Amino acid sequence: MREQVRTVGLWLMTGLRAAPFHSTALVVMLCLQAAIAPVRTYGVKLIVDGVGGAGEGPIRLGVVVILATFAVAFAGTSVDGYLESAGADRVERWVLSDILRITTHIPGIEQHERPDVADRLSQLRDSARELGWFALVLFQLISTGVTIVLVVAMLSGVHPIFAVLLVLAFGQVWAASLDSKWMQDTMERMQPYGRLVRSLSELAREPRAATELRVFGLGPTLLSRIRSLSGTMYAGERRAMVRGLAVVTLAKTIFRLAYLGAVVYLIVLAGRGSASPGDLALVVLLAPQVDGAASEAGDGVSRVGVALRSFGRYRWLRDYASSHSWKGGATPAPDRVGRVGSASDRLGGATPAPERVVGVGAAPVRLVSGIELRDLSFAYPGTDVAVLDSVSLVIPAGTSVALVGENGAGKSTLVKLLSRMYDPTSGSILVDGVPLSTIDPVAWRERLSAGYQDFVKYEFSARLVVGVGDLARLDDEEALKAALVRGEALELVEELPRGLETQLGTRFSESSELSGGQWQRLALARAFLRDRPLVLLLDEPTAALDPEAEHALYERFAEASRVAAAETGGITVLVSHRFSTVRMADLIVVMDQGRVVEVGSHQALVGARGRYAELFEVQARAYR
Ligand SMILES: Nc1ncnc2c1ncn2[C@@H]1O[C@H](COP(=O)(O)OP(=O)(O)OP(=O)(O)O)[C@@H](O)[C@H]1O
Repeated sequence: MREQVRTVGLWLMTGLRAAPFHSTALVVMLCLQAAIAPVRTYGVKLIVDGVGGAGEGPIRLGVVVILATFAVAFAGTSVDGYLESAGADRVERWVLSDILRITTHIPGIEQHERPDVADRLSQLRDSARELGWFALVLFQLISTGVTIVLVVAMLSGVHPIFAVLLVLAFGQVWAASLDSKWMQDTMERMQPYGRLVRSLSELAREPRAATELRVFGLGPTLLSRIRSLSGTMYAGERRAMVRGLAVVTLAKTIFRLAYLGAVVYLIVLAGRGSASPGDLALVVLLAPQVDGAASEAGDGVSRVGVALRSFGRYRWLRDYASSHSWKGGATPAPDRVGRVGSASDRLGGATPAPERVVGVGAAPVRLVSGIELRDLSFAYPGTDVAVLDSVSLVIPAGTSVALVGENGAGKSTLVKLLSRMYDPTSGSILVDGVPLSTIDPVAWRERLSAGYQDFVKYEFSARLVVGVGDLARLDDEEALKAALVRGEALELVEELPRGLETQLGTRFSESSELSGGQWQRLALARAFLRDRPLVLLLDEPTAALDPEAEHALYERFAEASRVAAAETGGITVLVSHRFSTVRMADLIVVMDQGRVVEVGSHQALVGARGRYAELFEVQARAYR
């Protein structure tokens, strides 16, 4: 119950914060309109009683009452539609941008990698429009409630037996809420099918998949899979719909029969002279209103049920974000200072500084002793497989480290932990002896830079594609040029029609598309833009480059990293399957099934004739 109250609280607060004027005006209009039908009927009763001998007073009052209801109805029809849709638009936009704000401010990436979390997030995004109708749904229900209470109070004045109808009206409402619950449960159960259908449909539209789909002749298979999954989804939904319809129809039938019985009883009373002609007119005119209001209340309750679920998810996301905010930990050490990245509005608006995680330590400005992994184990959330198992390793300040090992050995996972996308399940990462878990993740990431194999192809101008590596240096021509040179991308940018200002990608008519390797060079330049990062993470960042470019890149990079290492004690962590590159690293770490099996320099490891020597020999043989 407490949970429901919190959800309703969030619902009301969101509506009032996102659209205060529209919400309030709509409430007033809906409450006034709720009273129209019963009040107008009462006006008719006054006129009928007046004509029946009660005098002119009731007739005059009846006319005034009826005219007033017409005035309210006219005002309502003129502004209601606008208030509803403008208010809903505002709430929808508010909620969608809040969802984005919350998800991008969660420091870790668990929410992007767990399917159950992804499901909830997509349900929430899909229902943002429903959340937008909050004022309408809630207050329509209130107004229908007002109508029912007024109508039943008037009927009870005629005869107390009509009060029974109130109970039966609740029966209708209960049936509608059951119907809604069954439908919502079914839709939640069908969510994984929906996710699959969406992902397959996107695949069918995705330009990058077009060639492969044709080569393997996958189009018809994809289509039939989408059809069969959609069929399963719709069959489930249809079953829930039929069940709901049956129970709602039953409740409606009971209500209508009871109402009919009550009207017949009143006619009998009128025949005996125990009821006035006005009473009879009142009951006959109110009959459709009671029925309509009870059905409307049923619809309202089911829509409120849907909205409450949606707001429940919204509240869940807010709770999830605060439980994953990594707040708490050590107080900042006085000699450790963090740097706040400056904002830029080149992404289409002022960019706010990242939200600080309060109560945690700032990142160091230089490394003195280095990074130590102490008995570190890790399983991805929602799984119990140890992807990293009791890893202990010391990376001295100023060194370059290469992680090698077979597919699935845990190299990329270790890179994710170093950039604190996740915290270890047990054990710790110490930065100059300070646990990484006590350092503000935002400040820590400002001291990192990274290049990945599956880099993002930002469809921006070339300047921005590189500049997002450090927005503060977006207009620093020298820094951009140096990064382009280190990423082996200067020539490529100079050949673009508008140089750094060229729009890249395929989405715009003026844009230039690049090859995979060219995109990767820009991604590397992006990684090199940040000034003297403490940790540079390179996870197979040259997989799409030709060997000549790769070799030139690493030679230049090794030189630059030696200078940076001397200045800040910076560490470079490189993941690669190419041993010609790996051998340049000061320290090579061989991983196997989540464990570190060998550590040493290239010479030492080749001399030790262990796993590394074996892997190196296999690759070297292939080139002989
Ligand atoms: N998001 C995830 N959720 C659950 N398990 C994951 C996730 N990402 C990776 N894994 C699992 O963790 C293990 C290690 O994966 P990881 O990507 O770290 O290996 P890797 O050594 O980088 O491999 P490769 O050389 O192929 O890139 C694999 O068994 C993989 O299935």
